[in-house]
Amino acid sequence: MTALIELSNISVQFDGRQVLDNVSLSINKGEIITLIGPNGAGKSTLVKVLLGLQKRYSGKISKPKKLKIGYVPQKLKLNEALPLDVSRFLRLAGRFSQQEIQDALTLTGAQHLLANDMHALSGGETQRVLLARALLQRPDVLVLDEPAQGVDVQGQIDLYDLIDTIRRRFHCAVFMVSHDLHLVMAKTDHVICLQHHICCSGAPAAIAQHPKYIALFGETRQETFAFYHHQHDHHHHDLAGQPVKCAGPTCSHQTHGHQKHD
Ligand SMILES: Nc1ncnc2c1ncn2[C@@H]1O[C@H](COP(=O)(O)OP(=O)(O)OP(=O)(O)O)[C@@H](O)[C@H]1O
Repeated sequence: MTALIELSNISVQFDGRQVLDNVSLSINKGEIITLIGPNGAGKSTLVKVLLGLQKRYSGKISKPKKLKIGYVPQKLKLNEALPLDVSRFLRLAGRFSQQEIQDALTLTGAQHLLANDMHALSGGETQRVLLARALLQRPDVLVLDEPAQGVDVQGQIDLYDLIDTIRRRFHCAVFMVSHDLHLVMAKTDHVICLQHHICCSGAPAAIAQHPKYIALFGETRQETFAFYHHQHDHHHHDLAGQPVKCAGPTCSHQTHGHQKHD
């Protein structure tokens, strides 16, 4: 695999407190990496280091100068007093044509939101608009900080499906932060478990059984995985998250490698 970004021995201290301790990882082309860890583990700080927003750190970051990183933040801070529709919000991100904006929204299943008020979007709708904004930049690496926060279970499954589809379509790498492994598991190639330092990392099925993961999060309940598989036994989703009928060889492609996790 081709490494797009390599972090070597990244350490960050705040007020003498070690928030990141010698963290090393690489992000490879076409790979989905999920960073999990409890509250305060340093996940957002690591994302900020990756994005160049956290300047004070020790260690080394290697990446090509022209590497494009698309970022979907954990929270969107908007001025409530200013009216802002989705179309205008996306145009603020750069010089994009209306067609490009419509295409990006269509990709993320949010085309019907074009004229909607940004302040009135649901959690899931906001995430789709933010994903569209990130995709407008044609990123090599898509970084998502807790994309499923405030989204219901079916919405989360659909969102992770969408992220997987985007990865396949754009051949970009995805680096996302999650609080837990349950629903994200089937859509992840590699899991990194962070508690200031990397406790363990590897394939999701192996991490779910790793003693250090279990010490932090407890046993992953089998019924959670059963729920996920049950949902996907019946139908697949299009980019808008709508169930679609599926048959033939393309259908098996859309199972996204579930067999790896059984
Ligand atoms: N700029 C800052 N100055 C001082 N302390 C900070 C700063 N940013 C983060 N911290 C502290 O560093 C620790 C890690 O924060 P961080 O936001 O990276 O954790 P996290 O794993 O993303 O947590 P959560 O899951 O709650 O979002 C926390 O104790 C936080 O209070």
